[in-house]
Amino acid sequence: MEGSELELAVTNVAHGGITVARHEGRVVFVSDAIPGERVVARVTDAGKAKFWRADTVRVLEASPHRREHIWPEAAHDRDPADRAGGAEFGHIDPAHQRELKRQVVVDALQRFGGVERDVEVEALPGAADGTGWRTRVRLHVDERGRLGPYAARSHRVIPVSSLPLATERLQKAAPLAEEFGGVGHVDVLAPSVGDPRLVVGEQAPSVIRERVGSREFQLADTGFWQVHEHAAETLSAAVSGAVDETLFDPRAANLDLYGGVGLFAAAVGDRFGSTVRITSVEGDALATDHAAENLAEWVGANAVTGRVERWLAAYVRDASAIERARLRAATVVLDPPRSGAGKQVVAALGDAAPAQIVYVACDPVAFARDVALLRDRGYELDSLRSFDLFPNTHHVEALGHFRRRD
Ligand SMILES: C[S@@+](CC[C@H](N)C(=O)[O-])C[C@H]1O[C@@H](n2cnc3c(N)ncnc32)[C@H](O)[C@@H]1O
Repeated sequence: MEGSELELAVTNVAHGGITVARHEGRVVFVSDAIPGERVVARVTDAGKAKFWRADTVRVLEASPHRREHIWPEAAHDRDPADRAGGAEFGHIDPAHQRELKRQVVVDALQRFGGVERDVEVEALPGAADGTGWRTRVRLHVDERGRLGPYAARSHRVIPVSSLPLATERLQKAAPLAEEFGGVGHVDVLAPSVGDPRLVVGEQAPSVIRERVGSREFQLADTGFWQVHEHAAETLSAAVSGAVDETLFDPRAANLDLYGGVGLFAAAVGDRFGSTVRITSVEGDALATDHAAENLAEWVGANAVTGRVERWLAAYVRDASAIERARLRAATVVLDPPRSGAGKQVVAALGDAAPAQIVYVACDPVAFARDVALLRDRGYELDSLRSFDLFPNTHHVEALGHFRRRD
């Protein structure tokens, strides 16, 4: 069947930026379509019994939410193998993108988290068409040295002449017409402080600065930072706003897990003042060094390097009675990578039993699984927000506040 074209009625959206149709009873995951459309799609993977994959090649009945793709180099009039990846919702009007993301979050929470909860996916400041927000882009190098993103679900480099999701400063700095032999990738960065820069291949890290409100953070140009130009300020405000002050104890063993360079520890410190005690735990030692500098003004703040799953289990296991009481009174912020916190970390959190948890999640399914694990360990999801941190892509951020059932 691979390579054959099917006429399909697309019914709904699935996690991962794809839509769902059926062909002779079998589920087909279709890219570049919108629920409600009839499309002709080319089968790319018929190897699995339960579902196939297909790419839209013609739209027979278009959704009223379809618009011209914001990135011509990713549009469905190109051969699927030649479409730039990374803007898989670029053919959908922005309000409807957020509606589809809402459905994905609500559905994941219901199916994997066991909770019925509606949520609004909040837009960030910026252009109405969802372009011009990326402050970081990784471009891969093809066999001729040309730069471009990968095609969707592939490691095939698609040389491009434009990067519409990037900020204007980044677009100007991106050396799309140059050739880069001998390296695998080039990162283009446009930090909020200082000039844009390139990080070529495995180049040694240098220090850059990012401003969030009136605060500046130092970090490595090779390290993690929130990608949308308004993400750091939006999430900082959301995290600090989510903390329930009636449950907050500045002297407790407060934690910022997967803390990066201390963004959320600083947000909590900014809200609750100079006496706040908080520990940022991060796997990348260089990021921890920067976190220690960024958090220097809080005498009770510190930054440690460790894998959260191991560090937290050991911390809880070895805690004295006084430390256990401080953990029980604590507020824990966590912002894990896409795979979520998972069983081990949630088990250690359950043993620590902090008063409240603020969970920042970039994958709704991993988040929903952790919601179920946290519920088993005595935590209820009592508020939920969601943010469109990655317009024109399928990615969506969720932020949940949990309190301990006593
Ligand atoms: C989504 S980022 C969040 C960083 C920070 N909260 C921020 O907003 O800037 C996740 C961070 O977790 C770190 N990380 C990933 N897996 C980890 C693990 N198992 N233990 C500790 N840190 C980890 C990464 O290095 C990265 O800095």
